[in-house]
Amino acid sequence: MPLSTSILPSFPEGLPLAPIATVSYKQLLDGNHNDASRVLEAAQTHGFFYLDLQGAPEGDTFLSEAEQLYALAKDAFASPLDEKLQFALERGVSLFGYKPTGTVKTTDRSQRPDSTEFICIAKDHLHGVTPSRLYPPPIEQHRPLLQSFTRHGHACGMLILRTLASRLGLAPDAFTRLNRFDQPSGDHCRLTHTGPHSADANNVLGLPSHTDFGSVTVLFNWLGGLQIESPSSISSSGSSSSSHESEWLWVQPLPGHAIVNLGDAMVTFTNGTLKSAKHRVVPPLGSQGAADRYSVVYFVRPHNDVPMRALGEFDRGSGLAAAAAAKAVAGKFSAGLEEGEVLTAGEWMRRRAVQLGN
Ligand SMILES: O=C(O)CCC(=O)C(=O)O
Ligand SMILES: [Fe+2]
Repeated sequence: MPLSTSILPSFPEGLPLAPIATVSYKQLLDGNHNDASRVLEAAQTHGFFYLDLQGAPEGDTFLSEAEQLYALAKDAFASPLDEKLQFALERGVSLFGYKPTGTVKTTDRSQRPDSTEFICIAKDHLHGVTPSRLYPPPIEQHRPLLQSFTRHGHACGMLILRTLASRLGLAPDAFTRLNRFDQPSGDHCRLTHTGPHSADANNVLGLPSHTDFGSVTVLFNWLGGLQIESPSSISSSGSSSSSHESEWLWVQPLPGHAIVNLGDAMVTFTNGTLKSAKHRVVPPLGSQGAADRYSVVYFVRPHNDVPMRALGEFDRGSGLAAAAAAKAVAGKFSAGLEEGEVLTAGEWMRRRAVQLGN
């Protein structure tokens, strides 16, 4: 039985939910046009959708691996802090390893620090694309599970990217060729843990609001807390208005489903035609607030030597709002760059990781 219906407190009723679409992995594999269209529509509106993984063998396996990683996360985060810190990631040097709470850049008005710890495990380290670092013992003991999960995560991302390319009238490999599994990249599996929040719920955020910076994120979570910014609270210039607070909508975890969103790289490749939505994690409400929250994520990122610029097909722009969105993303990376200078994906990811602290 899936975790969420067996041992975890249920998602509270009456919260404003994000009206995001559901797409079937099996239908995408079978080439169903309706599901493919929903992926494109989601990528242009909310930037998020549910992916129903049930009913396709690869999807079912991926799902079961995510649940096994939930158990692994529980085990790995249970170690004392000083042991976990022996495997800490080195900000600005490597994105991979253990990140303690309180190190992510604060972005909300009240500047609440993050209360989430991560273990980020590189696809390259698991698959011998580059030499590995040492990870905490529970991770090292489960390399085969992580190898399989990262293969499935990447394959899932490639299915989404092929679907988007074909719905946009591009060559089927227009995006997948920028995200190769066998090339060094920032792809990784992230395990996250946020402790029970009940006592200090007003003083911390699980994760401050952010956009992901790669191509595709495939997320599994089991408790509430994830919120996305409502498209109606974003001005036509593509950025959140500074004159009012954003409206945040809850994403309720659904058994059997992953939550998929696009990152900033896809905004850049498509000149703003596709969207990377802002999201954050707040303390879960109701009885869920007293539980430990874990999530399991696969981040697909362009491989390191990909130039971070719009594909030729999008050179001539795609409307004002799209151009503004692309410019907003470019602004996050532009410090110290010459006019027209293009970063490689490796440098792009490094800059963003330094800025955000993860
Ligand atoms: O834990 C979650 O639900 C979201 C995590 C997330 O947004 C991230 O790790 O970038
Ligand atoms: Fe995220």
